[in-house]
Amino acid sequence: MTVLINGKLISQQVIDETAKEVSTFVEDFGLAPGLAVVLVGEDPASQVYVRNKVKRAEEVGIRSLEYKLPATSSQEALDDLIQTLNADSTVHGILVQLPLPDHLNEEAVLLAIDPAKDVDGFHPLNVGALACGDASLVPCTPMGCMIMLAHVHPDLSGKQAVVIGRSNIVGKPMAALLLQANCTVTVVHSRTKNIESICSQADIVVAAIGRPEMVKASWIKPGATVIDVGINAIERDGKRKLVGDVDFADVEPVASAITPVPGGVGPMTIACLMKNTLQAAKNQVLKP
Ligand SMILES: NC(=O)C1=CN([C@@H]2O[C@H](COP(=O)(O)OP(=O)(O)OC[C@H]3O[C@@H](n4cnc5c(N)ncnc54)[C@H](OP(=O)(O)O)[C@@H]3O)[C@@H](O)[C@H]2O)C=CC1
Ligand SMILES: Nc1nc(=O)c2c([nH]1)NC[C@@H]1CN(c3ccc(C(=O)N[C@@H](CCC(=O)O)C(=O)O)cc3)C=[N+]21
Ligand SMILES: [Mg+2]
Repeated sequence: MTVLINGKLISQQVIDETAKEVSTFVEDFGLAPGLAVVLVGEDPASQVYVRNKVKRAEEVGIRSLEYKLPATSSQEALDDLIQTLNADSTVHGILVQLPLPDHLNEEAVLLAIDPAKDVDGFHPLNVGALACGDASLVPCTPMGCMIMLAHVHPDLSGKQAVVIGRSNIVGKPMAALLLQANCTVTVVHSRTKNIESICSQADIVVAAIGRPEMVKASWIKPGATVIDVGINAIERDGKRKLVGDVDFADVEPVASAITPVPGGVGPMTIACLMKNTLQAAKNQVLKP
């Protein structure tokens, strides 16, 4: 029997825990943690995520502010907004929804965010801290994957883990966290040769590719754990559908545990964003 790692359920546990801690924070400090979400342009997928974030924030007692800038916004307008948010002591977390429109410089924007408010963990200072193993703000998606993994592997030590994808948002920080948990980590990507045979030796496969249903049963060692980060909108039988980077129907019988899409990593990402916002607020109130 394959275990379905239920992201909806586990994320609700994280949300409930965070909500409790938020109310303690409010009692102790007399203000709610504040999260600012910045969305540039009208990308429909981004709008869905932003809506979910705002909804969840309300649920845990985090004050959320939504900033929508037109797709044609200048770098200066975005920088100005970030400086204003950096200076606002009631804003503890800042998230700029990625990707940005092409004319904007993503790197410059991430550098402009106060590292103490960087709830995505994308600022170079926080990336460095993660690499050193002492990060306070860990990227939300990899953190969510680790929480899910802990449910099926209380001890990850010595496991062979393969991460498919090497983006700054998912693949690289995921590999860093698995390494910190004493896994033997291999990262594969678009230039990797024999990707299937490398994956098929892994105890744990994390797929963060952005290719609908690319990972097949033949890639997976019988009994392995599969974490599917992919979120791909496809059309099947004339209907719009959300699928992962893993061919779920094919892989599920082979794996010992697997995350579904939707209802897997996605909700965990949002729950971890709430956790990070609380963490950032604590850090700022305790050592401003
Ligand atoms: N559930 C959630 O909360 C989140 C989900 N996502 C989803 O996760 C997926 C990955 O996102 P992200 O990391 O941002 O994507 P990127 O496009 O930034 O990175 C994709 C990675 O996959 C690699 N890759 C692409 N094609 C292949 C291939 N054919 N074979 C092997 N490797 C390949 C790329 O290699 P190379 O570096 O060589 O180009 C790259 O490293 C997407 O579906 C995205 O929507 C993302 C963030 C959060
Ligand atoms: N600065 C930044 N930080 C991010 O964390 C970030 C980002 N930019 N850009 C885009 C990606 C993607 N991402 C998701 C978050 C939640 C779901 C999610 O809630 N998914 C639900 C359902 C989604 C739906 O119904 O469409 C699920 O999988 O069950 C998915 C994807 C965060 N990202
Ligand atoms: Mg750009």
